[in-house]
Amino acid sequence: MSGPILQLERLGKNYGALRVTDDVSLAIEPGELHAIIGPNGAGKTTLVHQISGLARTDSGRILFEGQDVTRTRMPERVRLGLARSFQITSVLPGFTALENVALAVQARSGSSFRFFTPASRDPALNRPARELLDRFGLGARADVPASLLSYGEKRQLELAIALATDPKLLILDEPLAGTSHDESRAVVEILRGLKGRISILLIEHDMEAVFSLADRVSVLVYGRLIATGTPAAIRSDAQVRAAYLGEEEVVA
Ligand SMILES: Nc1ncnc2c1ncn2[C@@H]1O[C@H](COP(=O)(O)OP(=O)(O)OP(=O)(O)O)[C@@H](O)[C@H]1O
Repeated sequence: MSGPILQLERLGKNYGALRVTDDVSLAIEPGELHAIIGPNGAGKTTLVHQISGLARTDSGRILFEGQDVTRTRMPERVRLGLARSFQITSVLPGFTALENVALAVQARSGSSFRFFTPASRDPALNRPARELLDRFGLGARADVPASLLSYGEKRQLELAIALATDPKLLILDEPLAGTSHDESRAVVEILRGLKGRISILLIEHDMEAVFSLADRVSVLVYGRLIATGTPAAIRSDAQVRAAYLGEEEVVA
């Protein structure tokens, strides 16, 4: 298809009297890695809640591959190819790493009635699940219960779970938060490997990662987008620098 994979048109959301996202318009191109940065409380998480369908949108429209999904329920958005990594909450602690990914592959294949057949023993689910774990450097940890994985390994597992749904657009909300230096480098390399193959919307506070990975960066401040551009353009944008003063180091 031609045209943006995701288009936000004047999106808005209020929590009571607070306007949390305000008139946000943005187009994400197929294969693009687009980062959204902004100070704490700027509305980044709320925006991805709106895009993924977790939060209702009060005004504006969300178009996914040209289709209006503003009122579409979250499972249907996932089926269309819009996946979101749900931080650790998507990891089932009582299941092994392999079972977690196999269950996500199973959900994609729509065979949820086979839930009680151990998904990790079904080769049709097991094989792609193992491939994903290998890709994420978790191959040797396949049979470890998710509850025993390190924090960083859980973050990697949650990415593998999101990718198991075979998304066209992957939304990541702070995938590096709480990871060690080595774990964070591993996740950055995984994201680099995905670049161009799927579209990625990345919310991240680690500016070094953002500026090394993103094709374009948007800056959200008090719910409004104040700038969108290449990393170089954003880095030298006076308004962006002013908005971040005392907040974060934009100069990566
Ligand atoms: N469910 C809610 N009810 C009321 N207010 C909320 C709710 N969720 C978020 N907010 C408020 O909306 C504003 C934006 O929050 P949000 O979490 O979207 O920001 P953020 O940019 O993701 O912040 P951070 O970088 O700290 O994660 C904040 O003032 C927050 O207190």
